[in-house]
Amino acid sequence: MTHRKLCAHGETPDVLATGLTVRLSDRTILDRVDLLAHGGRVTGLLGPNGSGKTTLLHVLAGLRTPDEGIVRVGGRVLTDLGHRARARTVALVEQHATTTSDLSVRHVVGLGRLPHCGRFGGSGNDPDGEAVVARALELVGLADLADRGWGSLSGGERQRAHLARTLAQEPQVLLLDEPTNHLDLGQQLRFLCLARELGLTVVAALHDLELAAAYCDDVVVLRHGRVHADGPVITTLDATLLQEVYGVVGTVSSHPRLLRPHVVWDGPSQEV
Ligand SMILES: Nc1ncnc2c1ncn2[C@@H]1O[C@H](COP(=O)(O)OP(=O)(O)OP(=O)(O)O)[C@@H](O)[C@H]1O
Repeated sequence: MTHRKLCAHGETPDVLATGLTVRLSDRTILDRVDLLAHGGRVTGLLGPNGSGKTTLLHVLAGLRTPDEGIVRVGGRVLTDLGHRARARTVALVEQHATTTSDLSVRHVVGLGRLPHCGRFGGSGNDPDGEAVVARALELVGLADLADRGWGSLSGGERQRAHLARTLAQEPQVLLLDEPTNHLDLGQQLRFLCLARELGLTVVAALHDLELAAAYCDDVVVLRHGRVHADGPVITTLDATLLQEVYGVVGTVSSHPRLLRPHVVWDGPSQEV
């Protein structure tokens, strides 16, 4: 079974958000945000702490209704989709995903199949379910731990299991909120390689600019809830952006072997 068979339904739709505004407790958290995530590409969502990345991902996932604006996936308005259709279209791996249970890892990953099961949760309509779950566990390197209790997993193993559950959901659009938290360097690189290879439309909030430079095709940079910059990572990530958005002095050159942007920081600047 290929990655695409596992995760996509043959389409890699664009995600187009226009004029998204979210207000919370009299504060404007997102301010007329426009975002285009091209089908089949990885779009990095960058920006400092509190700039609105998680809020934006929640709107793109349909978990939060914006005060203004609209999200379209492959031309369809996200909020017009029913819960199950939406879950087969868009899936989010949360930043602090928690699962408190004594279920086995395989069972937790199997929860990703719910949108494909019968109306009342029966697996009768999901003959591929078992194989898809097994393949998802294999893709994230957790096949050996499938029968372990969830509570026995390390933080990094749980993060990968959450990805497996999301892959088992077979969405067309994968939203990742700081997906490399808890992962060691090797697992970070494998995780982002896998996200690219899936061929899905991926939007990933990332703090690590080196990882963003290496694995994203495009970036959208938020600052104070507004889009500060967007475009291909190769032309968007530069020293001016480091200064303006992060208050960091640094240089962005071309990586000698990867031919991708290479970020080297000197330290915080005097002005933020
Ligand atoms: N319920 C709420 N009421 C008021 N403000 C909120 C609420 N939830 C979030 N915020 C604020 O919205 C802003 C954006 O939060 P969000 O989590 O989207 O940012 P972020 O870019 O993901 O941050 P980080 O990089 O630290 O994870 C923050 O200033 C946060 O304090």
